[in-house]
Amino acid sequence: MINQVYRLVSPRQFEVTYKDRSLQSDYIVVRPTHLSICAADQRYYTGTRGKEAMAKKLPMALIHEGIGKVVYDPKGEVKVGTRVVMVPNTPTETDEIIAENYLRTSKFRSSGYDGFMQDYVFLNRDRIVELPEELNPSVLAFTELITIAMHSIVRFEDRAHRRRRVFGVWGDGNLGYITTLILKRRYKDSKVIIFGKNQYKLDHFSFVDEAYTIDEIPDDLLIDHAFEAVGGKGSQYAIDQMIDHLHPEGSISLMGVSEYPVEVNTRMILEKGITLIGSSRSGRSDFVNTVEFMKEHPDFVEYMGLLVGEMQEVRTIQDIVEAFEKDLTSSWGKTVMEWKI
Ligand SMILES: NC(=O)C1=CN([C@@H]2O[C@H](COP(=O)(O)OP(=O)(O)OC[C@H]3O[C@@H](n4cnc5c(N)ncnc54)[C@H](OP(=O)(O)O)[C@@H]3O)[C@@H](O)[C@H]2O)C=CC1
Ligand SMILES: O=C(CO)[C@H](O)[C@H](O)COP(=O)(O)O
Ligand SMILES: [Zn+2]
Repeated sequence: MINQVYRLVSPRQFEVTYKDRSLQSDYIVVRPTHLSICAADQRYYTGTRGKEAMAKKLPMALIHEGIGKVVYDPKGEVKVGTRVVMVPNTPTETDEIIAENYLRTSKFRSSGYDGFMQDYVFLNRDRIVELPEELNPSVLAFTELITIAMHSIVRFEDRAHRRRRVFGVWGDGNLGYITTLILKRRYKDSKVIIFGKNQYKLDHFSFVDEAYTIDEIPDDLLIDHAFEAVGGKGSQYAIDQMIDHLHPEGSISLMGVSEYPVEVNTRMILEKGITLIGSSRSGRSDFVNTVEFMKEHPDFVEYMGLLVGEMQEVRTIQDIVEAFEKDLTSSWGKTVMEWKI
């Protein structure tokens, strides 16, 4: 069959390519229904990802957050029409210590390999996770972003000390919202504090114990562990504040991506004995955990509904451009594309 793949060829420019795909293979075929735009896709779309990476990775289909319906399973094990979330990381080996998303041989969609902006996505059997029918598809579209927070929290649980009385999350955007809500649900007796730049964004965090704009943090406020969900140059300022407000031997979980290296006050990290935990992307087990978590906490999915910012029906390449442009000017939440192309 001929599959149409919608690739970014240069900043703000998409082109369709036609790929001949055989159904005589082991791949499960998924028709995407709802796709969501990540900050990483925007760095490629706008060309801010850096000249070298742009030259190396384009042309490439963007998008690594998405759900769809199974249209073909060569083994007939998954029913046609089953709603699934697609796992963008594709490992080519296994390792008993290193997780699939940290193996240098793994391929990650929309970062050097074609993402989900295609008519049909061909996936290995273990790269789909079945979703409950009753949950809001616009929220499910960004399940992958929820797995990022979930993965980071799982790593934190393995690596940080066990006193978990007060958590601080920096970043009043999508990832900050998701991380604070998961922490609130997982640690019912702990205090969760959000630190952000904008009061109007902080107003969305109705479920937290405390919220501060970053220029109004009380000097004597102390936390046990911090999560960074800022990225860019802002993460430098956030990490500085985390170091100031952490109790000794606390941890900092880093999630925000910065295009350029940021300065870190290593002297105070040493003096306070702080553990830095970096975390990037996610793997199948994070998707399974996240789907289970959403089934167990229907109110979590309801709160996630507040993160659905723009919705864009996509039938043409121009609609894709509109979705990305809308996303750039949107001040809150995720942009979801209803994939009808
Ligand atoms: N590790 C991983 O695998 C992944 C990482 N990411 C990365 O996480 C980061 C956040 O993503 P996302 O939530 O979608 O982006 P958002 O832009 O929605 O969130 C970032 C938020 O942080 C706010 N901010 C800026 N500076 C500070 C500061 N010093 N302290 C507190 N808040 C601050 C921003 O405000 P304002 O807009 O006003 O500047 C914005 O509201 C990005 O870098 C993204 O690439 C995303 C997915 C996966
Ligand atoms: O968003 C992400 C995962 O959800 C990662 O930040 C993204 O994969 C980073 O990739 P790149 O190196 O291409 O910017
Ligand atoms: Zn992403």
